[in-house]
Amino acid sequence: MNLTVLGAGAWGTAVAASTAARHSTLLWARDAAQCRQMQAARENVRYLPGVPLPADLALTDDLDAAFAHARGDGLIVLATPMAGLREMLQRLPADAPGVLWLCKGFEEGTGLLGHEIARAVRPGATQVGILSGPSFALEVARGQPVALVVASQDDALCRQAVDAFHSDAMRIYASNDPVGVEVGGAVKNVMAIATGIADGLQLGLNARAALITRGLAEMTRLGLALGARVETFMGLSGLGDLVLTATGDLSRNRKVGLLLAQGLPLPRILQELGHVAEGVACAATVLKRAQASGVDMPITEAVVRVLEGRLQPPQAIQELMSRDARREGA
Ligand SMILES: NC(=O)C1=CN([C@@H]2O[C@H](COP(=O)(O)OP(=O)(O)OC[C@H]3O[C@@H](n4cnc5c(N)ncnc54)[C@H](O)[C@@H]3O)[C@@H](O)[C@H]2O)C=CC1
Ligand SMILES: O=C(CO)COP(=O)(O)O
Repeated sequence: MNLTVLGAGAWGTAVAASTAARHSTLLWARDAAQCRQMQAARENVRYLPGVPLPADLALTDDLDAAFAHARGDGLIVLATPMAGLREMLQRLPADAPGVLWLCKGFEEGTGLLGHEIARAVRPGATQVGILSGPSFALEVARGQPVALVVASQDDALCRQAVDAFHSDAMRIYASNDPVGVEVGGAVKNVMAIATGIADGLQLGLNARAALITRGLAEMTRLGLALGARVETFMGLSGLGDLVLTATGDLSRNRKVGLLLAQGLPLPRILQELGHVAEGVACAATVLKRAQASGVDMPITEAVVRVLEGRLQPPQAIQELMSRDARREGA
């Protein structure tokens, strides 16, 4: 199968590297200079340093050539941050084959999830879906084991994703609950910021477990309000990705929380990070969508106020701890 991966950040590069030995894979970088650098060094020095690119991975900065590579029965993988998803969907040719996106979040401004953007931009297109789950780019690029979930209403697309990605190092599970998979992927980033803050303040392992568990409850409440199925939140894109991102020090969102706890200003944190942190981009949007659906998300609300500089990290924890007692599950 011919695979085209659009977006040469850490994750797009890792995913493209993981399929290159089995499928003809072309990775598109929007920045011509970065593309030349990767071709010369056979390494993505800017976004995934220290990992040699497989010899059979092809690189281009020509978008038409990237589309042509997947024409027919290929697969296009959109690997930009959420902020770039709409534009990439708009640029797809009318005869695009199956399309999967990898970004995790709600779109700023519209508050839409990926599948909702796809429905708006390409009405009637059925061969669309998301590939998500607990997966740090560096580990995937090194060929370490990982399990992911592909979610789409289109069973044929799910089968094609399994054909494309399932391998000795990567297990692919299929789901027909894109709402649940996308809500999990978006909200876990906000919870990773919260857990980073708690760990940065050295509040202990009990506090960390409490945040993860109550974060899962928030994520599930929002997902159910938006039409997801409860069991999806017990799966790879829910609990799985929440645990990974909230506890794994490779997470950029967790790192944001750790540095906020140290008192660093957000602009400086983002500058030092050098990568996208989707939880920062979408926390306020998650909260707005929750409020519009009548869903209570106190941890998300605390994260939003800290990110906006309206609350200091220690006060955020204090406020969460001083909430009234309630029944678990409520
Ligand atoms: N890095 C990881 O371990 C994983 C990342 N993801 C998700 O994949 C998405 C991409 O993440 P990374 O590759 O890690 O980010 P990154 O920060 O490493 O790279 C972002 C890439 O997107 C490009 N880009 C930035 N803004 C853009 C825009 N508006 N339009 C088009 N291109 C744009 C940049 O030039 C860069 O090539 C995010 O939504 C992230 O949550 C999902 C799973 C794992
Ligand atoms: O989505 C991810 C792991 O599944 C990556 O998380 P970060 O964006 O926080 O690094």
